[in-house]
Amino acid sequence: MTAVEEHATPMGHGRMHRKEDARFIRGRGTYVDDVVLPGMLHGAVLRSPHAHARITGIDVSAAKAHPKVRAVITGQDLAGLDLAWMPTLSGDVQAVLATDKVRFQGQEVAFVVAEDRYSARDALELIDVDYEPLPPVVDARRALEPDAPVIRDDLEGRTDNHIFDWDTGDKAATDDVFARADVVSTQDMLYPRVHPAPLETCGAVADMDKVTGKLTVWTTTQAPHAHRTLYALVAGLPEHKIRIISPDIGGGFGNKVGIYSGYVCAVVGSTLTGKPVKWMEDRSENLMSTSFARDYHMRGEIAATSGGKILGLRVTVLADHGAFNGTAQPTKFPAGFFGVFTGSYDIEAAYCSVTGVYTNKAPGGVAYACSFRITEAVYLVERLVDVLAYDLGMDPAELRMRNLLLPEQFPYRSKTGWEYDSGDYPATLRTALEMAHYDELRAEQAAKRERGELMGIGLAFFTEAVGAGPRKHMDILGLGMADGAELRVHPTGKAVLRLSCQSQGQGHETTFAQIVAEELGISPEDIDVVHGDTDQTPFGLGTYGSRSTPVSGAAAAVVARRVRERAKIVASAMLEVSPHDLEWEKGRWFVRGDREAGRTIQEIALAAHGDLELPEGIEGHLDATCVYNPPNLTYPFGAYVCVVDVDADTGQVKVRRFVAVDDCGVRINPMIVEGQVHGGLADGVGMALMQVMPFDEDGNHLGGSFMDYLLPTSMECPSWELGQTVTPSPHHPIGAKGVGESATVGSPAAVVNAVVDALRPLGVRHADMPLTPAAVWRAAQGSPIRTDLAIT
Ligand code: PCD
Ligand SMILES: [Cu+]
Repeated sequence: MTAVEEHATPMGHGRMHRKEDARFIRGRGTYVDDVVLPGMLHGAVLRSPHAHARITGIDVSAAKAHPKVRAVITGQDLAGLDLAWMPTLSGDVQAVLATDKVRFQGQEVAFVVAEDRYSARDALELIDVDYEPLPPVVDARRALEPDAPVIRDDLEGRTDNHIFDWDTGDKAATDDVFARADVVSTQDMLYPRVHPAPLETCGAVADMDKVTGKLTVWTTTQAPHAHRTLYALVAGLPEHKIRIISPDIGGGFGNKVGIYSGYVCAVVGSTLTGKPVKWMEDRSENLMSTSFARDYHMRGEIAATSGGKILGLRVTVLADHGAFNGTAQPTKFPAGFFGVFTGSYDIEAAYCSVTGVYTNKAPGGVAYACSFRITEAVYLVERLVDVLAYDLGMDPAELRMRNLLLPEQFPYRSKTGWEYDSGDYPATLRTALEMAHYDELRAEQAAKRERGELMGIGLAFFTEAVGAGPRKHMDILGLGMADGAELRVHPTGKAVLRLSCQSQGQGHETTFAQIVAEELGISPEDIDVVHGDTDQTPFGLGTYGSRSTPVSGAAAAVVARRVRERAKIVASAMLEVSPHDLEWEKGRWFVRGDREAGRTIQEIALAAHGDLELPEGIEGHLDATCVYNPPNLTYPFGAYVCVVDVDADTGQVKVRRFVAVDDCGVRINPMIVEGQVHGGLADGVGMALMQVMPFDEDGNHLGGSFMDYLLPTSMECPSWELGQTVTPSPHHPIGAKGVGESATVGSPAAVVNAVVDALRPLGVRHADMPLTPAAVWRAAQGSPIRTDLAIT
């Protein structure tokens, strides 16, 4: 491709530089912390030093006496306003500011509003809280022991730490398959507690205008409309008296789906003081208290014939949800979409049960680059397949190839009830193996093993289910998961597309303009995408679970097609022919059989706003709206191959190569898709090799900075080798599937499988993440490998 082509603007789908980058690379983005309002005050949160303690008294008098302090808010103050507790995304309640007890280290206890950020922080030190420490529950496995302290004694009648039991699949059929299997491989594994860790932390600027009675909140949210409705419910205000603005967002990764105490406190602070209040958390606050992801203790069993045909899967999970069940997921799915744990394989039966428990840790359970627990599901099955390969003495690529679903099985109904829309899995795996030169890699590995060198090759094949709704099955707190879109074409033929979703770096301003461009033949440069402001956009559930392309993207295509149909009628009036005689080519309607007689979309737009006499029943203007309720999820998939070298003396793992073949159906902007995959692969290396949110026995959080909680950099990442196959989604208007989370979902298993494969000569069959040098070194010394940081 020449430089000119690379930079040309496609009239629709294709590689195109991101429209938003013009401001980002000049440092001209506007993030929440860039919002400065006249008279704005600053809030700071006092946090609990204890993981579990009763509050016996709070004295705020010294803080209130600080000359720059305007207000100090405690849980008791909020209780007076009936705001001490707020609903969580999983139908639990969560303390906004603690009243009775603190239930995790870092929990919000008081909120100070002062004239500047420094004074607010200084005044926190002046607050005197009397705590009566209680024994904490740190390990999920201890949470259900009869003598475990009851964390949620605020809930009436609660006598233990049990949250829910959920199961899926056919237990009897699965037991039957296991009874007649030649081989059963069992493995316990932990998906450690990790954190989305976006570079921008969470925050809000709340402005309650006493005159108009309107509340405006600039806030880090991935779901502006859902937040507005929640505030409306909690505060008893009508939605139109609340405006949520989500400006530029510095990464979300699920961390910005929920509502945090600091946001609510900023709103209360503004209401009390009559001034705008900004609250912006720092890095430690973000890592300690604002969400987490995973924390699944899993036992997997896989049944197979001795010839390597997988028959069934049986799984039990203990899910650590922290002190409040704030997990973000559709209401009917307490374990998210973990039900897709049967993965990409043609099996006879499957069953899983999940038990959720409270512990004295931060709440959250966000879908960090994961469509609601799919990352855990994919990791589980891909590790199990490798364990089975180990036990059978079979090549993991061959074992996968023998069991993958075949193209003719689609649409495929899984044994746990999911309908996979489309795929050609063997072709994708074959592409990845060819790109990796798999056979040569195995030969190289054999030679290295002769010399005592540790080289590993790891595979993962994943299927995701992304793009929630349909609203019949999926809602969040009763709000159906459908998305609105509005498209207006101006008289000059330029257009504005209004969306309910909100990008956090994914490039929606570019790709959504491209979707409309493809349908209407208006240049993406001439289409402005408006999102992230509830006053300016239609209702919809927001951006997470890779749902923007599957849902809002479909809505954008549908509104554009509606506009195209209106344009057809206008064109028929202009050309004085019947609409039935018109044919569309990108950008214009013309008379069938007479290419010259036609009108461009721009000419039509002008006419639609002009004095042209329009046919009966057609109003002027060129615009349309739609609400898109997806008929099904989309099922992107991919095959990954990772090559590592392990230094037996230091335990250091070097990811030498990574081949990723992704199939997300039709790619709107291949350059953006590749960027999404790059980011997710780095995430995977991070989780596999270095990340865990550790706690000590007292519930002290040990990962409160980027010195402790490590982010992968380019130094730890190889030059990614990307490939693709394209299997369009049959039910999506443009055949696209989501891709934003694919690589984060698929890559940890590939990396771990590679490291375990490298350690195979030492008899290692499984190892839990993160595979830090210390953990790997111990394994290389012959001690059983265990996660050195997570409590196990
Ligand atoms: N086929 C296709 C697909 C897709 N695409 C593109 O790509 C992107 C993405 O998409 P999606 O898949 O649809 O997704 P969304 O929804 O948009 O987004 C979301 C995601 O996204 C991802 N990625 C990213 N990136 C960035 N930069 N940042 C961020 O933050 C982030 N995050 C992450 C996450 S995590 Mo969750 O929230 O956890 O649930 S979910 C998520 C966009 O732009 C679109 O358009 C294309 O082109 N094509
Ligand atoms: Cu958006």
